[in-house]
Order: sequence, then structure tokens, then C-alpha cells
Amino acid sequence: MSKEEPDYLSINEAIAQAVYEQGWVVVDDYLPEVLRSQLLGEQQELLSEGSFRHAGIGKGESFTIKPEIRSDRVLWMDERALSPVQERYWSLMERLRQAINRRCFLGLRSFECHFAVYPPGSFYKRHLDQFQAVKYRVVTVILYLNEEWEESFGGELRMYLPSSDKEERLVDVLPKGGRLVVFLSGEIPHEVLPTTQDRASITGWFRDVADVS
Ligand SMILES: O=C(O)CCC(=O)C(=O)O
Ligand SMILES: [Fe+2]
Repeated sequence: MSKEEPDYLSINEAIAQAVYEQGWVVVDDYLPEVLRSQLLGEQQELLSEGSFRHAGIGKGESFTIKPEIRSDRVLWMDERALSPVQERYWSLMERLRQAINRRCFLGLRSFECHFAVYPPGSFYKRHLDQFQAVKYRVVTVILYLNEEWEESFGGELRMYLPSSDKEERLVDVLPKGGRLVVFLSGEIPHEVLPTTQDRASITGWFRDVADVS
């Protein structure tokens, strides 16, 4: 793999165009290999320190942990306390947010994200990322950090694409390291199929609000 920084201006424009035309896109090698492995290393360190929590459903008072729906563990990034490596990731997402705004006029104003790890046997059942409590999530961006991933490991992201004849079309995406998936949070139901290996990622959302507590 090339050590040079990818041409983010062109790549981000292509992503924005695809989101505009079809509502989703998958891009391989979005992250330079060095940054992917640094982010994975940091994630593993934070995990071993016990910083991750069971992921839940809902927000505020309606937050509940529902292991029958999702069994991943997450750690939210704090924009005011980013590590240097997290800063690099965050600023890449900032550039992507601006590119999507230029093309799609979605009025994306801010970003939130968490590290996620799916231990063997875990999954996240079909859902939409936008629901009553988090209507401000407009675009989902998932970046996979895994060292290597084989089909036999499972853990695919399954997207259910709406189509005109009422039939949904399924797209299964392996969580290969460096791969980025972008889709409209309110329009594309998706799930994480059960994994047999630790599955590492960062999931983020571009929001149409300036900030939320
Ligand atoms: O990790 C993935 O592929 C999807 C995660 C997801 O759907 C979520 O965190 O809402
Ligand atoms: Fe999701």
C-alpha cells in the first residue's frame, strides 16, 4: 500500500456524489495504514484499561442496555480531549463533512463518534441510526480498524437498501481494515451479523445541530 496520503479532496467529492445519488457508499483504503494501526492500538489500550462500556439503545433517560439487540462495547471520543491520533481521524472526518455539505446541502454542522468493539458472538440487530431521540443524526460514517478480515469471520455490516419495487436489496460489507462506509442515517436500515472474532471500528455521525449535550 502506498505511504502517501490519499487524495482526500477527490475521494471525498466522490463519496459526496455517491451519497447524493444513492444514499450510501463503501470506500476501501480510506485510512492510511499507519493511522489505521495507530487507532487500533489506541483502541486496544483503552479496552484493556477497562474504559469501554456496554453499548445501549436510546438516549438520556430512555437509555437501556439490550444485549438481545446489540452486544458491542463502545467508548465515545471526547472532542475536548482528543489524543493526537484521534485528532487526525477527527480532522479527516471534518474534511469529509465539508465535502458532503458542498454537494448534498444537508446542513451538517457537527460530529460525534465512538470506538466500538464486537467481541466474538456479538452482533447488532437491524436498526436505523436515526430515531426519535437522535433525529439530528443525518449521515453515518463507519471506519473499520481490523488487522485482517476473512469471510469466515462473519461480522458483516448488512445494509437493507430501499428499492422502488418494495423488495429490499441486501448489501453485505466485510469490516476490512481501512474501509469506510457512509450512508444516510435515517434511510438505510442495517445490522451487524454475528462475528467470530474481535471486530474493531469507529462509528461516527454527522449531525444537523451545532452541539448536543
Ligand atoms: O459497525 C458497523 O458495521 C455498524 C455499527 C452500527 O450500526 C452502529 O453503531 O449504529
Ligand atoms: Fe447503526
